Amino acid sequence: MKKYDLIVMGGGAGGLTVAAGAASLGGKVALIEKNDQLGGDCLHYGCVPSKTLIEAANRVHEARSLKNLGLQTSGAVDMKAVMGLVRESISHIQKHDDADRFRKLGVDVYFGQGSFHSPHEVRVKDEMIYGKKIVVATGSRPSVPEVEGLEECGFLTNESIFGLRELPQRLAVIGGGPVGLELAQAMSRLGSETTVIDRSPALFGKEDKEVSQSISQILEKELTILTEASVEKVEMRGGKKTLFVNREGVLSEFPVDEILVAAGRVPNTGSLGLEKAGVQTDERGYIIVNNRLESNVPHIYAIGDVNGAFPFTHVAGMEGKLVVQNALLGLRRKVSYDNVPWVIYTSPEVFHLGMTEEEARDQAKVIRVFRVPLSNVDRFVTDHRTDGFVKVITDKKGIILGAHAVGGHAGDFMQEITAAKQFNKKIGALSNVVHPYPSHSAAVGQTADLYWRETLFEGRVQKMLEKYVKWKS
Ligand SMILES: Cc1cc2nc3c(=O)[nH]c(=O)nc-3n(C[C@H](O)[C@H](O)[C@H](O)COP(=O)(O)OP(=O)(O)OC[C@H]3O[C@@H](n4cnc5c(N)ncnc54)[C@H](O)[C@@H]3O)c2cc1C
Ligand SMILES: NC(=O)c1ccc[n+]([C@@H]2O[C@H](COP(=O)([O-])OP(=O)(O)OC[C@H]3O[C@@H](n4cnc5c(N)ncnc54)[C@H](O)[C@@H]3O)[C@@H](O)[C@H]2O)c1
Repeated sequence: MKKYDLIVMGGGAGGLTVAAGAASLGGKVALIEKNDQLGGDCLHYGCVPSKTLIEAANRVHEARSLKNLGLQTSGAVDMKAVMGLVRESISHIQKHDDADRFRKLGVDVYFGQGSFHSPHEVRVKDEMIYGKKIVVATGSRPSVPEVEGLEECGFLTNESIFGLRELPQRLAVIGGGPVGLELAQAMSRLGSETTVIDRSPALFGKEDKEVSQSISQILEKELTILTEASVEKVEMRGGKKTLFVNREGVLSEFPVDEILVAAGRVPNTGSLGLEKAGVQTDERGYIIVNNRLESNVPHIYAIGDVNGAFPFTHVAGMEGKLVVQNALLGLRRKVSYDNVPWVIYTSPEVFHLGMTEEEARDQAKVIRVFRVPLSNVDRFVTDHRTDGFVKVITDKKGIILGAHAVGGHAGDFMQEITAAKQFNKKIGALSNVVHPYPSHSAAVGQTADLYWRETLFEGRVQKMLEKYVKWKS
């Protein structure tokens, strides 16, 4: 039996980070991937294809609005061409995740489903391998709600939508989380008449309330959004997939050409044989880990979507780096999600870092909220894209507790606040950072300026300043 310092189960964002990091440090590493290519969900069915689809859809949307500038555009979108772009993005990035690259780093790559035989032994196909330490990074898959007739009528998920060859004229999206909304808006901009059905009372439930209200209102201009709605059953009627949607006890029919299920995720743990290793999961199947990312069996770690903490690619990567240090170097580093931002790539984008205003009010005695609407920021005015705002929440001394934005490019221009928070800089420090004029990032500078305006020009400090200036002149 081959023996390894580290076995990594799952060749996605998290697993690849661990395999590359551990091999670079000289560890003997095995990487097991169930599919026939490395890269995981993000590359094949998630971030990469969805962002290409979003970009294509935004370009189509822009082109259609050129009539404001006197140009007419016409014609339907060629879905085959759009999906060609999607495939190009995947194959370009796939090169970084090529199995040979990992083999050159010294990693033994096994293709096949891995499952535990004992706490240190993993079976892949007919081979058994031994790992001193084992990292589970097997990700998650779409959760499909039990709805009468859904299976029979057929539906898409993020695993099949990027294989579409034709644009559905009418599309229903079950689930209005990040997956559902990003894809719903993209499909709508490409030309599908799109309805989003979500059972919760409001969309963007994890966002700051003001953010969720603002972005929901913006999206409602492009999409039909039904909240507190549930799909009771689906039937084929006159060649259409007809959804029966219950809203406050009233049943309405929605005939569509396609259904996208985006109703959350379930972890890929069912076929791992975790019971043979004694690894515990929660009631939803996620592997329970401590803050060093160890499961209840200390030499077995779980990172990425499979531990259910923060299902994002950048978090899987961050956790992967930490696990390399803990598993291979014997450190006892603890994971912290305090400075982890996320971005929802709707148009406009939504940026989230740290506490929402509501969370901050619950936890801190005194908070300060600094808010700048994008209509006050010259670059957004010149772009004619003034929808949205920046909001920074601090404690009374200006220590950043949370930062949020709705706006074009928010995922990029807000990132300097992540850096400030990570390096323990107060909001006021960002006021001293010079922002080029006219840039989108000036929105951050202007929000930080509010801190000094309030601090210097309100109350006791202002009176002292006035006295000082009188005395000097
Ligand atoms: C449509 C969509 C868009 C998204 N967009 C973003 C985004 O813009 N930004 C962002 O940060 N996140 C995004 N995400 C989330 C992101 O894709 C995941 O958080 C990320 O892929 C998690 O990485 P992972 O390594 O945990 O799992 P994965 O990347 O899914 O990798 C897990 C791997 O394990 C393999 N595997 C499973 N079982 C076994 C087994 N028994 N043996 C061996 N291998 C196995 C799988 O085949 C897979 O390759 C998106 C997700 C979706 C669905
Ligand atoms: N830009 C990004 O970083 C990005 C993009 C996409 C996904 N992701 C990650 O993937 C994760 C999963 O996203 P998701 O959107 O699949 O899941 P989610 O859990 O965030 O949202 C699922 C939505 O579906 C609704 N829902 C569930 N069952 C339903 C039903 N039977 N009928 C109607 N509505 C139902 C829920 O109320 C919820 O609003 C996210 O938490 C995020 O971390 C990130």
